[in-house]
Amino acid sequence: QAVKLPNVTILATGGTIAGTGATSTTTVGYTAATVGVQALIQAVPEITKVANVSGEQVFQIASENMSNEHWLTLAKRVNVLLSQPNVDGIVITHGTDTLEETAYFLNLVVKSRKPVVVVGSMRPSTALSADGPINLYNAVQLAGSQAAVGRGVLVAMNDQIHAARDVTKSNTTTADTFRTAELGMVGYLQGGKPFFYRDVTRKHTVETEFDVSKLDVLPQVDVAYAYANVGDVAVKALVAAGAKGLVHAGVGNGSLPAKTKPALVAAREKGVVIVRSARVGQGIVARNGEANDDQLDFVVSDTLSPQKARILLMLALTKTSDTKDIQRMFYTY
Ligand SMILES: NC(=O)C[C@H](N)C(=O)O
Repeated sequence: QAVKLPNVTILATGGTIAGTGATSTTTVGYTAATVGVQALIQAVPEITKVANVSGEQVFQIASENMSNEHWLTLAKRVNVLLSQPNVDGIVITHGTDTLEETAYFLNLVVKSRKPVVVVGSMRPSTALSADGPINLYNAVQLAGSQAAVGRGVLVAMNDQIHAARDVTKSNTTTADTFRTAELGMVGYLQGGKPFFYRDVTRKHTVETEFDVSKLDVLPQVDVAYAYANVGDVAVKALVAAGAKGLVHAGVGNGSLPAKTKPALVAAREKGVVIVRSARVGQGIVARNGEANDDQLDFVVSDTLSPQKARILLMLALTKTSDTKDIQRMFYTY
């Protein structure tokens, strides 16, 4: 008796996985986002043996150009597709530079338990040992698997499975760049099969309070980065440019340099929501640790990186501007 294959839709957005270089040894200085979704699928005929695959070209961009508007378009398409009984899972091909951000955004706004897998590559399709084909094969297997149901948005790269909330790109160019350093990846892909070992305990997808179905824009939220000798120029400029929320990528445990703090306090007094995060990359930013958040009416990012804190703050601001409620969200998602 023939086995029924899962139906997996591949949504292509560009990136290096769709990139081409001049020669087989061109691994930098290639052009991202040139190969179309049908060509991506045809390059991996093996996937048609493990899933009924269909492809849609949603965008064709390098992921450094990903925008809030792209995210809203993509999320709406994912939700429409997943509401159809004939779609079992979705793979999104994506550039790696902002892949973790798109994955976390979708993790908060996809309203389905069906698998959503984000995948990219570090070498263009024309390179020796291009990693795109095996990554795509693994991603399709994962998106079609029962084991991936209900786990939130997953990232499949380099034979590893990572949860969207905690994964980050950690190396500029190597194939093993995606890491969930201290908290740990959730599983492996081996022989085309997923093996899971852990779950993220933070809420995602169907358990979140966010709904983007009627949104065309997201509130403006920006990141101000801290370093020795930093002043208040960036914070003031971002507020003047209309930011409704600001993520401060502080040093250490989210510390606020004395020359920056007054501008953040003034921004909060004007109604801008301030989230204290850390540029460190690991660990919890302690509430009332390096700053008196209760008194300043600031929010802390918990363990979210500044770029992911920006995403949660944007979505939070679509629901409320109450900082207590926003702090609750940062401890929930
Ligand atoms: N490896 C990559 O995909 C990098 C590329 N700049 C992108 O993010 O689209």
